[in-house]
Amino acid sequence: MTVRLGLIGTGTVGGGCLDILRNHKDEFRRHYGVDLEVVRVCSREPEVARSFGFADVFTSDYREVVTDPNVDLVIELIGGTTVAHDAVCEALRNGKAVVTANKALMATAGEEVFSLAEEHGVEVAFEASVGGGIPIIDPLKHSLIANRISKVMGIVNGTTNYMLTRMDEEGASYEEALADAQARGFAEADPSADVDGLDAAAKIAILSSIAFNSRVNLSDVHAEGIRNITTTDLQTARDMGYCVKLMAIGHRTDDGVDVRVHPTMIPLSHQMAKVNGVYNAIYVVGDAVGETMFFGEGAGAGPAASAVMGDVLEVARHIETGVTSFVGCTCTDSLPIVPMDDLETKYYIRFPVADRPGVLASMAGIFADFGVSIYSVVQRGQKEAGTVEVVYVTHVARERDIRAVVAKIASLDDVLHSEPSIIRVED
Ligand SMILES: NC(=O)C1=CN([C@@H]2O[C@H](COP(=O)(O)OP(=O)(O)OC[C@H]3O[C@@H](n4cnc5c(N)ncnc54)[C@H](OP(=O)(O)O)[C@@H]3O)[C@@H](O)[C@H]2O)C=CC1
Ligand SMILES: N[C@@H](CC=O)C(=O)O
Repeated sequence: MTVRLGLIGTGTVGGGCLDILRNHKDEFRRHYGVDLEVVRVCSREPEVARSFGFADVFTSDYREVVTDPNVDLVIELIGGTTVAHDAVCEALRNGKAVVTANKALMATAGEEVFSLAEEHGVEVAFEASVGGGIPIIDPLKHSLIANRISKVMGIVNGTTNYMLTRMDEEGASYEEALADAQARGFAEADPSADVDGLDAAAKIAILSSIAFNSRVNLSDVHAEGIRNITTTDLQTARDMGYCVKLMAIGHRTDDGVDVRVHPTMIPLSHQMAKVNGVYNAIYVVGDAVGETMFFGEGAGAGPAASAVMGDVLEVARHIETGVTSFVGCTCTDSLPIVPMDDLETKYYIRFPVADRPGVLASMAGIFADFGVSIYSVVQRGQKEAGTVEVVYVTHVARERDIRAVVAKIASLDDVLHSEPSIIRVED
């Protein structure tokens, strides 16, 4: 039996999938007994489809794919939550299995997608939505299911990890590092999703939902990105024995689920400090298994297409054999989301200020007013004539107090930027 595929989206990941199919189709048949045939290809432009020999089955209208009676399995690789949402939902309503790499969709409409799949008796698989080529969703849904998971956290955005590594190791500018990540196919169509932490937030929402059996949506995740991080921060952190990573953290506490994304200073000796470039790493703690770590390339055509095609083969095998190991929605509990304001940790805060007498004393007074105790103050060289960068590292403090301190200091006339860089410190 042949499983007939409808591919929607032939960009970085879609192109990677066509490449894998071209290279390994015969092996899929030989090794796994799965015969895959591409019967529809959709994109806005036909060039990629044409270059892979699919000009005759090309369409620019996704509806022609999701309503085609000859399509058994739809692969959605458009991205976003508008057209992709309609394509996925219509495919499921039409009784077609779906494989997607779309974290934005799964973190905002996961519940709807799962209930449609269940209603219509078809599978939906989304391994590529988190960690690029790293298998993490399947292990959480199968191999680790016997555990009560207490923590799932890591570096889950390849673009920002690549940018921070280039800025740190080569002194590349933020703009240069971002342009390079885009050219390599790591970034989202709108890279603000990457640099503002929303891509990582969607991924940790998906991981937390599965790990804690409780629905976490994108809007539940406190997300901060790397826009305010400069080479000064990276160098200052390094001088203190730390590096800066955009960490995504999901933590089951006595109060519920603490789930957040923000730049984080971690000691250079920490395992996560060695995860550089486009690599991602995800650390999972379970009561039986203990600590586990998953590592690999988190973005790019090959790694993402590897995860997509792994799903395609697995789902196709189920379609062929009628035997399925499909685990649908597992969000059976409703744990509360712990407010970000309740976080207690150490903070690194950098303010660019006018280099005038009395400024530092005023700032120190504000920290004291809110009961935030300062561990160290560092002044970095003059950025421009008459200005200085002041870096505070605090002892453990509460997020709500830090927010109050930052707002008050930002309102001082001598403080030159209303959005200082704030980095949580993990020891
Ligand atoms: N890039 C990566 O490293 C990874 C990406 N992902 C996810 O995979 C998905 C795809 O990402 P990626 O391949 O990078 O994205 P690209 O922007 O490279 O590709 C998107 C594709 O979708 C097509 N498309 C967009 N809108 C429409 C539409 N309305 N109708 C038909 N086709 C449309 C585009 O067509 P055209 O080119 O003609 O405009 C293009 O072929 C996203 O969900 C992303 O988050 C997941 C893991 C890694
Ligand atoms: N833009 C994403 C792509 C993979 O999910 C990233 O950089 O990680």
